[in-house]
Amino acid sequence: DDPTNGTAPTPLTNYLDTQYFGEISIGSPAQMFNVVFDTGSANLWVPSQSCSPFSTACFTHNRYDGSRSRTHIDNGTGFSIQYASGTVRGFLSEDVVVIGGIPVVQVFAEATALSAMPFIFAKFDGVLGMGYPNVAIDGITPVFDGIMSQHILKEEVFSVYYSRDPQHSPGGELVLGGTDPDYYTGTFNYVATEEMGKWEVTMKGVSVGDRIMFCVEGCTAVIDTGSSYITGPASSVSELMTTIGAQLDESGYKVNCELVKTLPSVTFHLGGQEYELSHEDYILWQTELEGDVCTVTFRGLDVPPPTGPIWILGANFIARYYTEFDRENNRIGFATAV
Ligand SMILES: COCCCC[C@@](O)(c1ccccc1-c1ccccc1)[C@@H]1CCCN(C(=O)[C@H]2C[C@@H](N)[C@@H](O)C2)C1
Repeated sequence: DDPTNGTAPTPLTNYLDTQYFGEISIGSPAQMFNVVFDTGSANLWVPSQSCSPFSTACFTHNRYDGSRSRTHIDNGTGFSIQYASGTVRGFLSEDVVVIGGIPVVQVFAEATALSAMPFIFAKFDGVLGMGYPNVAIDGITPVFDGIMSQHILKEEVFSVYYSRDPQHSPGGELVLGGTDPDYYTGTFNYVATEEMGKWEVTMKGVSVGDRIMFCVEGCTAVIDTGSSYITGPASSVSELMTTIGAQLDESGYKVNCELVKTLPSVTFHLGGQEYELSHEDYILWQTELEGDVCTVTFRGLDVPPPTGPIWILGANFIARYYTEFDRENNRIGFATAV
């Protein structure tokens, strides 16, 4: 019988509130990798032993060596995935992946070329997509679908807790098969996923203070565990930043740390609920040598139609609202994180 009653927790590391990742193993004997569990994509890739020595980003991370795994199965099909920023190229392999103690025979990509930007800044090795199968490149069955087909989970859901300060331990937790009451209070409010096969919902508006300023006619919100920030259409975010008196510099929007406590809340209307983020939730306060730097964790990002225009609610939103991704009922649940 299953000691974890059909749920499988994986502790996550929180790097500076901007990168959250957890450990999986691939192969026999186990080769360990840190991966981002990303609801915005649906493929698994890790750096390959055969990556080119010129790919710095590959060389500075853990690499999978198929020749050292007795359960490795050759595939060799070419693979390439394009992110909003950064490209990963390689080839497919198959092996036993263990996530939260659950083994699953999985087709994944061995990355032989990783764009230096942004992967040289990655504290993790690879990405494990938690998206729906129809988002998966090459029609590869995603890891979570492989686990669901084993019928060992109490519920066909997974939940994500992201801590809000890097010193907190654990930095977060992914639970396969259920939720972890240690990390939320109150009840869940659910929103149906808008388009079958994507972790996105209809949003009914974005308010600053008590004024609905954006998405007034309704828009799409992607709930994305693989995004550090909240992104919105560039024009909307620019107007929002002007309203709160933030300036854009080369590394994002900044505000004067003295003014942070006077900043208005930003509220996202999802389902029948209003999800408020206060300045504590959306300002990243970093104490540097030359003084404190206060970064607004919003970014402008114009996603072209038909996908866009969209808002992407990332780690800073999830850190405030514990999130359950429900594949059984095609819905997303939010509860107040502790
Ligand atoms: C919460 O932890 C998030 C992990 C960090 C994500 C990220 O901040 C990052 C930082 C440093 C190095 C690499 C990557 C990174 C890059 C690509 C994939 C995964 C991680 C990404 C930076 C670029 C924009 N962005 C996405 O498009 C992301 C959006 C998401 N859906 C992915 O598909 C790509 C987030």
